[in-house]
Amino acid sequence: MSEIVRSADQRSLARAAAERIVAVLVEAQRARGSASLVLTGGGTGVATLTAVRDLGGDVDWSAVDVFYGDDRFLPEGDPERNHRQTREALLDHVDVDPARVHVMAASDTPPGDIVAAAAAYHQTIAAFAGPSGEPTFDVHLLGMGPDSHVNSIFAGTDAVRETERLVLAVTDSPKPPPERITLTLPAVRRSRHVFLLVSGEGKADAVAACVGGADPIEHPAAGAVGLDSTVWFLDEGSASRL
Ligand SMILES: O=C(O)[C@H](O)[C@@H](O)[C@H](O)[C@H](O)COP(=O)(O)O
Repeated sequence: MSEIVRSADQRSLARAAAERIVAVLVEAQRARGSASLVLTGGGTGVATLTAVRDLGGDVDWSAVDVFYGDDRFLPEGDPERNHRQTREALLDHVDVDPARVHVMAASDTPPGDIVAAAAAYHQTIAAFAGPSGEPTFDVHLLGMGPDSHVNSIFAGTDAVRETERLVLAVTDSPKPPPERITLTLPAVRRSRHVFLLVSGEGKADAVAACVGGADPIEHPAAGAVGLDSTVWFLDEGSASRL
């Protein structure tokens, strides 16, 4: 069952989500000594990370494993890279252990080939998850497009139909750039908590469809479900069709 948290605007949405993210990370570290966080791209995700930076004083950032839900297969440092945007919003401002920030390969870093880069990231997750596999992540953040895409999982594609593999190379993204590496829905569903961060009137129809139980093949965000919780952080615009 999804939980919906409505805020007035993107700024207050980001703060509400940041408070919950910090609470999950602090609780995970109290219970298990470490925490794991999957980052997302997009303006709402970045605004949320900026709020986490301001609120996250109780998190031991050196004991957080950071992963990416997707990244664009572009040269390292490209402003369109989620890694670049999330460093500027959060990672460069807290004492994360660089060895525990698990970056998806850029197009100009080893291995240089997108399929090999996706396979390498799968190995990274498999090594982190251990033999049992679930749960793997404490909290997975997800921005969502007006087409209900999350990560780089788009409606009607091979990526949204994937039921086994955790990481895929996407070479046909309908949203530029065409080449991306993405976690799949089976990977998302290995998270204790899935937090969808969705703002703006343009997302309202997609939100209503996904919250209303749409088929994930046509609305991928509908398949983004956490093991313990799934929370939609919305503003008045994105919640306006509920
Ligand atoms: O890879 C991408 O194309 C973007 O990351 C995209 O998936 C973004 O996360 C959503 O469109 C939400 O973006 P906003 O939060 O800016 O609406």
